[in-house]
Amino acid sequence: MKQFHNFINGEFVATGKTFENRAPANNRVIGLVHEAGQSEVDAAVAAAHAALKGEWGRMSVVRRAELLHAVADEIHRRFDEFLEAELADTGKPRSLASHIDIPRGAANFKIFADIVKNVPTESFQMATPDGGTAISYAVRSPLGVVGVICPWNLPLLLMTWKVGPALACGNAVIVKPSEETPATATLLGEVMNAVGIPKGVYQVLHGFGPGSAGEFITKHLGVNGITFTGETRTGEAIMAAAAKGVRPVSFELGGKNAGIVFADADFEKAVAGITRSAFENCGQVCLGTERVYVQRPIFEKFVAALKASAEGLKVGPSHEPGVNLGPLISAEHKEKVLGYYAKARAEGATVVTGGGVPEMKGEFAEGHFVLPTIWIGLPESAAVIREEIFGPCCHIAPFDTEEEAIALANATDYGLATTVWTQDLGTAHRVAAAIDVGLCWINSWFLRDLRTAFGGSKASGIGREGGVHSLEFYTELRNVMVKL
Ligand SMILES: NC(=O)c1ccc[n+]([C@@H]2O[C@H](COP(=O)([O-])OP(=O)(O)OC[C@H]3O[C@@H](n4cnc5c(N)ncnc54)[C@H](O)[C@@H]3O)[C@@H](O)[C@H]2O)c1
Ligand SMILES: N/C(=C\C=C\C=O)C(=O)O
Repeated sequence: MKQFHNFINGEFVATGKTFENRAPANNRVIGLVHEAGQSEVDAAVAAAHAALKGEWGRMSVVRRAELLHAVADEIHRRFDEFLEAELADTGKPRSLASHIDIPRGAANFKIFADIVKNVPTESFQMATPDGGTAISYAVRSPLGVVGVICPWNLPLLLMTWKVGPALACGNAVIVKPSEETPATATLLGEVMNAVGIPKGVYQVLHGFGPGSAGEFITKHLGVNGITFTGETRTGEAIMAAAAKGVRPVSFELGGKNAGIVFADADFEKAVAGITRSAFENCGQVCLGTERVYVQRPIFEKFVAALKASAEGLKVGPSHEPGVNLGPLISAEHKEKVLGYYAKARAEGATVVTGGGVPEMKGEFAEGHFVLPTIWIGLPESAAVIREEIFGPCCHIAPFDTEEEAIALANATDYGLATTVWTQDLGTAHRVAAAIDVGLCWINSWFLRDLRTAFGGSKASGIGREGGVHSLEFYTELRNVMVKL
């Protein structure tokens, strides 16, 4: 049975208090995870501060960048190990993990190693009241010890999306992976040792949220800032914890994202794009589309086309060739998603396709597979239109005017992402300007330039990470003024 240990001060640490790691495709126990308690958190925080006072704190930005490039190269050298670890934890299609999760898991180190070396800080010259001159210059210094609390949907990608810039800026990080997906964060500890990242700079503590490692990290006053990706309500709890000591937070939270398809859209591309945004990663992408609004002249045609596209997805375990819809992460999440499938029926939805579970054979009958599902006919007040489901499902409703589409898309507490399909430049830019989200894709979805700002507004998050925006969170900026 594989054991997932904590990674503290360069050592793998067992605690003896373990919890099960199960494979989503067949619900079988595939590992035991060692839960970190308060003493492990205290040890990790002390080791992190020691690292900041030691070699890591004295290291030049150029040398730090070299080491982060080496981390990325070592992930690529051990690509298959990271791939198999991620597939075991998540059950996602092999094609998805090999093209998105692992490559982005490595790229997140390279992009910030390069940004931190090349982005200048500001300087100003001013005339002083006595007729002289003064010059100001800004200096960035690390925030310190950063708590990185991670979700289970894109485990390596979303963890290194935070760890990359944090380390590039000279911080030390304490990572708390999701209890569902311990593997790649643990494996990265081996990479850090192999590359020569000083001990205490990158540490991993396993466990849960309340009453476990997650809470202990966020409440520890030796943690100088917290970056979190997860549910909005968890963000509320972490924000309350961070209030003590007035520690900064960076939040990437939930979403209830709209897809808007205008009658003049490239029809085939829009169908393919919404198929991806609704069903990729079994709908377990925060940027995914669970509300689709289609201009009335093409509504019927679009519903039929998306139905055919959804029914063309191959449901199955990672290793099966051609699979593009894996299982949900856990039995608990499967129950949540099927609960929404039932709610939609109860609220009078027309089930265009799906609405239940596929017939799986052998061991996979115990897996957390559900059918890709499309509804129409519900009022905007319906639960499946208001609440984040985080599964392979969406509701499609017609609209007539651009103003109506914008109003429908904005009528949510969330503000993360929108995907808009139109061939009219004016429509595209007007809608993008009017949508209250952090991320608006036009004729595309989940297309990522890592130099751009990433994050959500309203209940979808606090702050932006990506490019220079990450430096704003992971450093303290000091202004020095010199009287000449
Ligand atoms: N905005 C984004 O970029 C983004 C990306 C991925 C996922 N998400 C969101 O994440 C959610 C799915 O992920 P999830 O189920 O892992 O989220 P979650 O909030 O249940 O858990 C996320 C992490 O927080 C930890 N945690 C839970 N309670 C805590 C507490 N009180 N204190 C400290 N840590 C705590 C968990 O152990 C886990 O590691 C969805 O809502 C999705 O929208 C958002
Ligand atoms: N943060 C990112 C993706 C988030 C995906 C949410 O499930 C990224 O691409 O950097």
